[in-house]
Amino acid sequence: MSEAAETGRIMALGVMSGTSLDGVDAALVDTDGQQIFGFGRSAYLGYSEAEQAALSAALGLWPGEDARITAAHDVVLGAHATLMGEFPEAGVMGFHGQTLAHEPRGRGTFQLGDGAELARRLARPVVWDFRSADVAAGGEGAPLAPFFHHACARWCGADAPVAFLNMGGVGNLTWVDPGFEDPAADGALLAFDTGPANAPINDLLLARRGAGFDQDGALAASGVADEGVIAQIISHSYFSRVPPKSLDRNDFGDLSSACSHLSDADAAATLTGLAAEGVARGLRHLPARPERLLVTGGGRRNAALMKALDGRCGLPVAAVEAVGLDGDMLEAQAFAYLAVRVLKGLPISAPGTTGVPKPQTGGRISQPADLQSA
Ligand SMILES: Nc1ncnc2c1ncn2[C@@H]1O[C@H](COP(=O)(O)OP(=O)(O)OP(=O)(O)O)[C@@H](O)[C@H]1O
Ligand SMILES: CC(=O)N[C@H]1[C@@H]2OC[C@@H](O2)[C@@H](O)[C@@H]1O[C@H](C)C(=O)O
Repeated sequence: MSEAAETGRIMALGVMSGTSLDGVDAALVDTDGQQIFGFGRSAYLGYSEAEQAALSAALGLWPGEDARITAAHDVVLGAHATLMGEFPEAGVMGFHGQTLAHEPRGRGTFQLGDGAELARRLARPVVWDFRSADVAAGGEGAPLAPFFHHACARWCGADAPVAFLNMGGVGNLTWVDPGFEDPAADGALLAFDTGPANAPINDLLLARRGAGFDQDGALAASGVADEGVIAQIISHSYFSRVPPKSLDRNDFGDLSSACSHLSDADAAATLTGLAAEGVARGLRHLPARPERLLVTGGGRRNAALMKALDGRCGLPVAAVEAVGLDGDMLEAQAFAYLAVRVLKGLPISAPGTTGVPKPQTGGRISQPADLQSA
């Protein structure tokens, strides 16, 4: 028997299509669902403009509501099948899908993408539908990366609490006490969505400049944030609400319209400042002030956003590369790690991460034969 089989180690693939709608990330992690033994290769497949438009048109829709869902599903399945097909060495594939709607206290949470179909096409076990069980049990269904952040903190040898900040379309913050061996233990983690991050900046750039995003934060850096606009948006009760808590991409509506009186540069600076101010407010909810913020996600490449975080949070801010992690792939890696936890029946969320009443298992496992034998 191989060492991997004896120890329960699996080379798992995680695949994530985030709220920015820019493309799909895929990354391999060598793990037993508890410890990280190493990281494997990764890949990215960007959506074309037409594909992004199809996904965007389906945002906010629920299953079965509209033909736009079918069009978006074709995009999601096509891109994922192509990218996942590049990883034949994966023992299991964790497939997040594309979140179209998220309303944990209402209609639930909807990640588009049929994992059973992908298992059949790729001839690999696919773990998917990670969020539904948590929501059904009374949790927020998000964020789910925190259990992986806990493993990352231990992997990089942290001996004091650390905070991971993901600046994707939406922001999310995880406070980790690496002294706990079990991420599901009371006090090991506190996590929540901080507020809008890149999504409104992207929406603004698209509307005003026809560009996908504010490259390196250059436009924001040339403007001045309107503190009145930021104060007005940040007065929303979401920011003072005690976590856990989560957001849908467009929960704050069209934020670029709040900046309609501002120049392109000042509007970009304002939405960038807002993303950072949401994080600053979020820090007030943490059990203790972390030593520094380790930033992951595309937003860490936005120099204006990093500067705004530095200025508004009063903490040293560094990209996760500072501790040897890959900030482009952390979320994809998270779903590789979580897929192995699902296979092993281990919890993937806890009261401190989603507000679920007790540590919660989740995810659906589809074997390649499931559809063939049906
Ligand atoms: N060089 C850069 N300069 C400025 N912004 C950037 C840069 N690179 C990426 N970004 C921003 O990061 C976004 C992508 O981030 P990421 O891939 O982390 O988001 P996501 O995973 O889709 O979102 P979420 O984490 O909310 O699901 C882009 O849409 C863009 O706004
Ligand atoms: C419902 C949903 O898809 N939420 C995403 C989104 O993007 C960032 C933030 O909002 C986070 O809560 C979550 O993604 C990451 C991967 C998570 O679950 O940890």
